[in-house]
Amino acid sequence: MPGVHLTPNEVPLVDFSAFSSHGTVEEQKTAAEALLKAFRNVGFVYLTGHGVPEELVDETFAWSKKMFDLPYETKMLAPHPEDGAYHRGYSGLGREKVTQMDPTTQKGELASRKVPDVKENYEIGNDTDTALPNIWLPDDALPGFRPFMSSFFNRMTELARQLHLALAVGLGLPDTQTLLKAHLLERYQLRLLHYPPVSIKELRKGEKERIGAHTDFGTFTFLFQDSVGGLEVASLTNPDVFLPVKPIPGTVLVNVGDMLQRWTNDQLRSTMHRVRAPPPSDGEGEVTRARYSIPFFIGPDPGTIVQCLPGCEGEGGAKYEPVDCMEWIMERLRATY
Ligand SMILES: O=C(O)CCC(=O)C(=O)O
Ligand SMILES: [Fe+2]
Repeated sequence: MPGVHLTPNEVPLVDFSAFSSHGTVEEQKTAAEALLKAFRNVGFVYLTGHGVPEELVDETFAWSKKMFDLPYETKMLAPHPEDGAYHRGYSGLGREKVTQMDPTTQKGELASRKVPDVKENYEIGNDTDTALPNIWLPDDALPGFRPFMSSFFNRMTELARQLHLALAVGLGLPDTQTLLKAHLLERYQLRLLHYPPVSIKELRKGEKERIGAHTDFGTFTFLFQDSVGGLEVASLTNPDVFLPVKPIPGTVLVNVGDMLQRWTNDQLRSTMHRVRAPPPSDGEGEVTRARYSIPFFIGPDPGTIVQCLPGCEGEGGAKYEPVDCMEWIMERLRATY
């Protein structure tokens, strides 16, 4: 935008309509470059023109709230299994502790967590995924929930295909299908998150977390957040400082995950992010409002070996050994339970 100076830390807005509704080659190139610039800097971008109708997103939030409003015993009819790597179904308050591991070595945790996250979550996979079948509530517990979520899952999968293409164009990959071919099974993950009201003071002091600082494990993540706020990303210039990523209606956030960072030899950044208290507001009480958010995680097909993409070698060559994506992702998931 003329006259607007963005620092590398700011999360820019990119119009994605060239990919969501068949723009010209030139329009696609412009959008892909803007996307890549954001991913090289802050690692996050707000997409406008993404083509997912706002009413559909509002409806998804409404279903999510209806589900979390059910009695605990009902939600526990679709319990998340003990094994953290089987990431499906419902996890109650305090069940999950998001941890951060060293993305370069896969060894151990960077920060061991003292406090569980104050959140409950429900994870949904692709209904075609026979390796990790979905764990649905019985139909009569919330009639209509399952077909709605399945169709939202499919709509987001379509957006993911468009983003794989945009990434290939932006990275100048010789084969624009390269990333698509590594995601043929589309075993993605739709996550419904509810953060109940919690003491603002405790959140600000870090005595409680909504979600602890972490990077996402996969290729990239779409994130819808409600109007409450509280999402923060680590600053590029000072990783100890976290900057707010405010909600912008009608947009979807996209952030780079660990696998894409490795694929691009660190050219694109899988940035640490967390959810704390929303920015102070006039007349705020002692507790925050409840927050709802909906991430949709994109990860490669099992067995995909992630290694430096052509053109990403840079001067120093490939920095990482090839890694099997599943080993990396399962290891990180297990560490959260
Ligand atoms: O609730 C949010 O906005 C962030 C969620 C998140 O970062 C995650 O689930 O990985
Ligand atoms: Fe995340």
